[in-house]
Amino acid sequence: MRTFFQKMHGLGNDFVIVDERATSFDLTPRRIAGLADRRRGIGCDQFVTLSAPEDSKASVFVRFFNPDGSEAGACGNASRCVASLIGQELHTDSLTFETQNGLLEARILSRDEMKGTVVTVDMGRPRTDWQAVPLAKAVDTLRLPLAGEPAALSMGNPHATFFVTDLSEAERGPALEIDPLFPDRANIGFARIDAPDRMRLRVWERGAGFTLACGSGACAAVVNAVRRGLGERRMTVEVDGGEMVIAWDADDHVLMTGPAQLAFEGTVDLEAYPK
Ligand SMILES: N[C@H](CCC[C@H](N)C(=O)O)C(=O)O
Repeated sequence: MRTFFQKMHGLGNDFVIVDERATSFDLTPRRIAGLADRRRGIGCDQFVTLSAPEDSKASVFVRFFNPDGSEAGACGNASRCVASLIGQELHTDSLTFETQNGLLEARILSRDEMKGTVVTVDMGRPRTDWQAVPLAKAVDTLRLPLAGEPAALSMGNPHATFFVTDLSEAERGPALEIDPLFPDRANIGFARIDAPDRMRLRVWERGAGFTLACGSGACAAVVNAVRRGLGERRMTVEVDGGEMVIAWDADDHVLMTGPAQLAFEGTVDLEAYPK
């Protein structure tokens, strides 16, 4: 039996989205890893499932899985893609969806055939107490030349941001992802501050590796930049795949604005992927 999927991306951070609201599929971590494989499967940075919400305020419950089969509590770029899909389905520009990290509000700002949809997602409040991580220790271990004190927080998923002048330091990402400092591993952002309202960011994602963009990573990097006195509360974040705007508002919510695009649709025989 073939299952319909939609292939979308946010600034090149790409997703396979499967709708389980009518039929739930037996998506084990191994099967998800097979489907996310860029050679043997469809290929994606994160595999996304839609299911019926538990909270009546939400239109849909969304889950995000890395290509290694692990689940992520947040995924900013995929959240914009889901908002675009569900907004189109419900003929609305404002919607709420449920994630493992709680309810997220989204607003569709514009729809364009070529450029795709521009969406603002309220990614909620950063948990800066997530990990009183002695990051300086990691820094010493790795002798990372820094342009500012690093910082860690959770956007519903763990992020550590290292402020550097040379983005080639991102090659330290794999070692830092699994550093014992992070009991659940972590997404590792390397940020170069180019102006008080602008940064260049590369993220080594937990369970996925380097991606062309990381929405929750951009949110974490801006909040961490503000915490370290390196940036303003509203910054343009340039990533390999393009730009998004992050604003940490007065209510302590982090608003992320950027594009969401549909690449293609297709069908797949899920049973062909071992459980
Ligand atoms: N690409 C996603 C982040 C995925 C996070 C995942 N790698 C984790 O294990 O937390 C984003 O746009 O926010």
